[in-house]
Amino acid sequence: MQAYKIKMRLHRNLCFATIDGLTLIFNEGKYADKVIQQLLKRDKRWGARDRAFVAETTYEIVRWKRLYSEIAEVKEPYSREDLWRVFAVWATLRGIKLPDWKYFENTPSRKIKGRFDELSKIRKFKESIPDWLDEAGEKELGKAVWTKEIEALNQQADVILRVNTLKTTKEKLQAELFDLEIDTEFIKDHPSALKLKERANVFTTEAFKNGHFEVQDASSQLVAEFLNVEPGMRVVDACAGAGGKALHLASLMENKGQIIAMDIYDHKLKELKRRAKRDGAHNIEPRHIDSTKVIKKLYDKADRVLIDAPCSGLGILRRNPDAKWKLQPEFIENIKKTQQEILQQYSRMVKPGGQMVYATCSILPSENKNQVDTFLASEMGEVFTFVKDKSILAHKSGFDGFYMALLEKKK
Ligand SMILES: C[S@@+](CC[C@H](N)C(=O)[O-])C[C@H]1O[C@@H](n2cnc3c(N)ncnc32)[C@H](O)[C@@H]1O
Repeated sequence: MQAYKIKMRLHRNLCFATIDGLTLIFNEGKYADKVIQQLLKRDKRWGARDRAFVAETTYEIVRWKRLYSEIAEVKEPYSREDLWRVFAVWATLRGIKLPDWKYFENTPSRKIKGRFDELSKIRKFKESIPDWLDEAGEKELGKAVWTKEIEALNQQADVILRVNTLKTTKEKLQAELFDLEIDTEFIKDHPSALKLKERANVFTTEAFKNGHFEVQDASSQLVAEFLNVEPGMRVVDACAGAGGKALHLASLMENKGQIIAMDIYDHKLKELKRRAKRDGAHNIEPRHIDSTKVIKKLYDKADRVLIDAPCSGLGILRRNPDAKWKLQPEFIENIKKTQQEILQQYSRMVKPGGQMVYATCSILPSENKNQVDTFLASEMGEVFTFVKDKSILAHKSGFDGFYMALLEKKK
């Protein structure tokens, strides 16, 4: 977190919207992305800059909640007055001139900067994270790596697109977006990725509506590729959710073969169906896991199985900063049990000679390599061999933190 100067005038109704949003997120436990979506519908006259101000300021204050609250000397549950004080800290550290509104009367600008310098010497304040997370991160990754990693996870993420090769090419999409004044660049070793040089709302473009791309982080784009799929194969995406990876698999398989996309939540699969239609992905078959029968029916039947496991999501904090406050250590302990159960059960769908990828968007070894090691040492894991894995850290890659391991079932 850097204090830097920018020229910006604060507009009253935009600041009000931000404070309203923060009240819902901090005091009522609402999800930041949902709250922001609602806020942006508030005033039809708002232009792109106004909307960007509300969205980005809300996310920034959510990201730096602990640091700003310490500086402002306020505690939860926040009163409206407290939130204005937090807002004043945000504005002061950004070098924004505070208007003479009553909410900003007696804002101690010098003291704010002094407190910022002082608190920045202590990692859990500087990086604005709960004590337990700071301890867990250091314990798992070691002091030097965790210090760099949490700093990287607090940066705003770039917008990355995955070109849908079922409908277009990377070069054509780049040209299509360039015509709309959206400038992009290729990313080395990420064959389907385009990175936006400046943030823009890509969801309103015809290219998006026509399914020419999906928004998907560069690290996430490596997962489907790790599975070595080929057109014509039978592939199970066992934790498909709304289908980010399943849609990528369909592209890599050129719409040939079968992708069985499963999840325990049917509403996510419905969203997947909608996206598949837009993307022209015809070989995805959603299957709701409503009993263990759904899995058992596929024992020894799949050429490839993807387990994109539920996880802490610590690798994607950049785009989901309120997870810092919503996540609890007990949740991580429970999700680790689920991860191992899923590995034990779903690996049975791989046919002899077939392959499986276990992936998470976590940076914690206990959710990643340790899970794979535990699996390989178990009775079920005996029939698998470890082929390779990849741990992606945000401070090294510049993209989300991810893990993926490729295992092969013996013939
Ligand atoms: C990391 S997310 C998947 C993201 C998705 N693959 C994508 O690329 O967009 C993990 C998914 O696992 C699902 N899940 C949780 N427990 C599960 C279980 N026991 N079996 C199958 N899916 C499960 C969650 O609903 C969630 O959608």
